[in-house]
Amino acid sequence: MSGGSTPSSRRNSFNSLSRDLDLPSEQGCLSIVVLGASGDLAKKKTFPALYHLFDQGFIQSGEVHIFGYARSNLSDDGLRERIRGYLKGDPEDLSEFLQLIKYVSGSYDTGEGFQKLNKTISQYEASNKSGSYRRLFYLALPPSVYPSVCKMIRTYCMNPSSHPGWTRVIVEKPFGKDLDSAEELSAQLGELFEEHQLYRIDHYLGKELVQNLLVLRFANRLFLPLWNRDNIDNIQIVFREDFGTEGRGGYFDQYGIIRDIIQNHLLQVFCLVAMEKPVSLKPEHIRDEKVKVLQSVNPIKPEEVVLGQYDGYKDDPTVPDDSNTPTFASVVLRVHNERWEGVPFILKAGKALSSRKAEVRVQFKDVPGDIFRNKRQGRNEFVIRLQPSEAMYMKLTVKKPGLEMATEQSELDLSYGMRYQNIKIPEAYERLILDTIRGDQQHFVRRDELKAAWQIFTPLLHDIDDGKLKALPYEPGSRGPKEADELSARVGYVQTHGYIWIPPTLA
Ligand SMILES: NC(=O)C1=CN([C@@H]2O[C@H](COP(=O)(O)OP(=O)(O)OC[C@H]3O[C@@H](n4cnc5c(N)ncnc54)[C@H](OP(=O)(O)O)[C@@H]3O)[C@@H](O)[C@H]2O)C=CC1
Ligand SMILES: O=C1O[C@H](COP(=O)(O)O)[C@@H](O)[C@H](O)[C@H]1O
Repeated sequence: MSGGSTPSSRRNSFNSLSRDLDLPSEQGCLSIVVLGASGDLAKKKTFPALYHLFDQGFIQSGEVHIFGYARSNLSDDGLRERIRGYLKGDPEDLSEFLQLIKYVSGSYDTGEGFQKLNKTISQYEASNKSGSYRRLFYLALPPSVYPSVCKMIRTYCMNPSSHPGWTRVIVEKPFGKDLDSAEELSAQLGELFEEHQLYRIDHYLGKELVQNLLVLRFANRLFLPLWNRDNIDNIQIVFREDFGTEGRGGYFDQYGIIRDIIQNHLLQVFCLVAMEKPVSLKPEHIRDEKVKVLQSVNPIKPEEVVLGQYDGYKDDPTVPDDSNTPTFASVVLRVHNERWEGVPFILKAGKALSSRKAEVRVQFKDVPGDIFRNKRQGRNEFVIRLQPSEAMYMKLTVKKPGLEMATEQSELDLSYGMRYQNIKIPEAYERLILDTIRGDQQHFVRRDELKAAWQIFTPLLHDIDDGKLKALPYEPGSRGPKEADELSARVGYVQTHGYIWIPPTLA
């Protein structure tokens, strides 16, 4: 086993966290069902995350069994072979993990396959007589089949009410395409499951530095008085990818970058940056604050939006020749409340750009009564880099070392690669699956949160779909349309010129 601590010490820390949040510490049978087991998400993310949990002792042989379900005609070994190449670790551990996996084949809309699945799960449960029976269904499937699959789970595969335990369902985005379709999907799932059984996953909420945002903001006295319109000039939340839609053009074209990244991943980060302090760390308290800040966002102004589409995007045969789908967008959100009135939040995302990164950049106002002519150096910025190479750094003006009284911009740097050298940062999916097993919904999207998120973006999305807003062309490998940088400058962002520093972790 890797990871430095033993499985039982890991389990203890897991249980102590559960106690803090009043979550019951549970033992007994755990059945994890991956629906869509033959697909891309399952083999690249879901099974590797399960393997890491197994490898660290969070899920254990004798207690957990994993079931893959899909339409393809595969044997148990066939599925194991498909996923083996995506798992890295000690060969003995790997074989032990793979032996936990069983495959059941069936369709997504008829009862036969799900009856077979239920029978297989029940046989395993019957052989394990202690504790509760817990059933976790992970829908690694296209959203079009969520309603029918959920209906089948509800009809054939629930943990029988005569047994202690639970049934929980993890659903992947996209949760709808606009407010109406999201509400329709929510209503369909809401008829089948209670909100506490549904886990809407947004994998950005499982990233280390996204999880750190609450701690940073509310456990540090330093930030409390600064985090507001009196001190902060603007905040950017940026996602950049240095590759295009590559083979996913057909899917992507129906969604575009706002639905793919901004309405969910960046908006979740926005919530954690902008929300008020929750009453406690209880999931409902945190999610209440997220909903409140989302509801305080003003309607988006079309003049505060820049859309782009990279040249060559339409060469993909699955993308229509007249597509107006944005592969880049910069959108300014304005929050109408006491803390943030007048502070622009620039949410920017793009594919096929010059670099890959995701970050939050908090830019502070200029120093009043400045005697050092700081403006030439640049403003204070606090940057939280989510990826790659997790880091937080604060850009400060300092005295340039030497005899002269000259100033320059430097940094207080917390690069995780240097500070936490022997610590492996867990994958987002790993944490989120573990949270689901623990029954902690803090890092999952609640139904009213989803609704508030769609309310913000639906009018803009409809304008784009109707061709009222056009995507500007940009060169692949560039920064996106120059109009996006002009928009940032117009709403107040001041770029620091000449500050370049390559820390050892990035060299
Ligand atoms: N711990 C660490 O890893 C640290 C690393 N550094 C490194 O030092 C260097 C400078 O840091 P930093 O200033 O924070 O980061 P960058 O130079 O990457 O970006 C600074 C800001 O300028 C914007 N920008 C870049 N080019 C333009 C342009 N042509 N027009 C308008 N805006 C532009 C960026 O926007 P956009 O987001 O859209 O690109 C970003 O908001 C970086 O390489 C950084 O990685 C510095 C401190 C600590
Ligand atoms: O949800 C999605 O996220 C990925 C980017 O995830 P990351 O963890 O690598 O930042 C993106 O490529 C994809 O288009 C989108 O659907």
